[in-house]
Amino acid sequence: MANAPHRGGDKREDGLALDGTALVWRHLSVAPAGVPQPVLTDASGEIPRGQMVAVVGPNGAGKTTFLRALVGLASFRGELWVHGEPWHRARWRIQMGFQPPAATFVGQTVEEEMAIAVATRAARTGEPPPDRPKLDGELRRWMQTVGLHVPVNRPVDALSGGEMAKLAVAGALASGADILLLDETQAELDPGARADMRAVFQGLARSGRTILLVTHDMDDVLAADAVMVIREGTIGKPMPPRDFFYGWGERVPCDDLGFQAPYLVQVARDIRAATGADFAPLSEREFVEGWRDAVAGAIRRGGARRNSSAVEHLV
Ligand SMILES: Nc1ncnc2c1ncn2[C@@H]1O[C@H](COP(=O)(O)OP(=O)(O)OP(=O)(O)O)[C@@H](O)[C@H]1O
Repeated sequence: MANAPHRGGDKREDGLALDGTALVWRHLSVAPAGVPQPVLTDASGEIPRGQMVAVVGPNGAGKTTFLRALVGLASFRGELWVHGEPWHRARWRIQMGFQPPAATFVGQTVEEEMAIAVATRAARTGEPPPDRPKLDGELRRWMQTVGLHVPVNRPVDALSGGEMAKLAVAGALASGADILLLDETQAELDPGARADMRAVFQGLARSGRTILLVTHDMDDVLAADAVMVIREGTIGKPMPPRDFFYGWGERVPCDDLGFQAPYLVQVARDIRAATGADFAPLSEREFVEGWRDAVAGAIRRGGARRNSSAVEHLV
């Protein structure tokens, strides 16, 4: 990595602004461990703090390799900054979740697992290890943050898949990480547990953490603040999910990649085509409000008469 002198908050001579960013990379080339040929070449981009970013792309595009580079498990060339600091100084702020989470647990029980995470943080920061009441309080706080409601003495291998996923995130937070990388860690969960985890990630993003979620699940993309497409050796600029699902002109990134849009988006596209309205909802609430406006607008413009069968069908 290039060794440019820098302190967080500065703006460099080349105009690179690091304020408010969780990750910045410039001219990054990444190769999996032991592989001479890079999978990603000369990539530049950034991710602001406090966002949940869905990372999507075809199989073998380099999503995992990119995430592994961020935690030092794949070699890279180029510049990488973490919260405005050179990567080698601030890499501890990044933690990657693996699948299955159970494979990475060290403790026997929930309590042990969390205590180890807290001890790891204390060792790194030099803070004194918390006494028993403090540890209990912290443990409860992290479990509350991720919505993990189980007795603390439960063995980790007795947890459900959803509970394990939550414990892995709670442990990462307790260890001091505030940039979480999740590589299809939700793939094995049932729809309810996935929805739960999505809500956890959204909550963490709102509280200033940054989440990179590699996923093939379009409902994750719908819930994200931004979508980053990795394909053909390149990392795309993060885009709003609205652009990903509704596109610009003829091109719709979701369709280009061969993903099936969520049902809500499919129906909204039909309404858009039938009414000509600028109708691009990402949630049920936006759908209901936008649908009302779209149909009312179409009726006002007489579009409903021209497209009467389509609108009647939608109504
Ligand atoms: N250890 C390795 N040795 C050789 N090639 C590797 C290694 N790890 C990854 N690759 C190759 O690098 C490319 C990118 O792999 P990567 O796992 O990053 O893709 P991905 O986008 O995460 O794919 P998927 O969606 O299938 O998980 C693939 O062609 C893969 O075969």
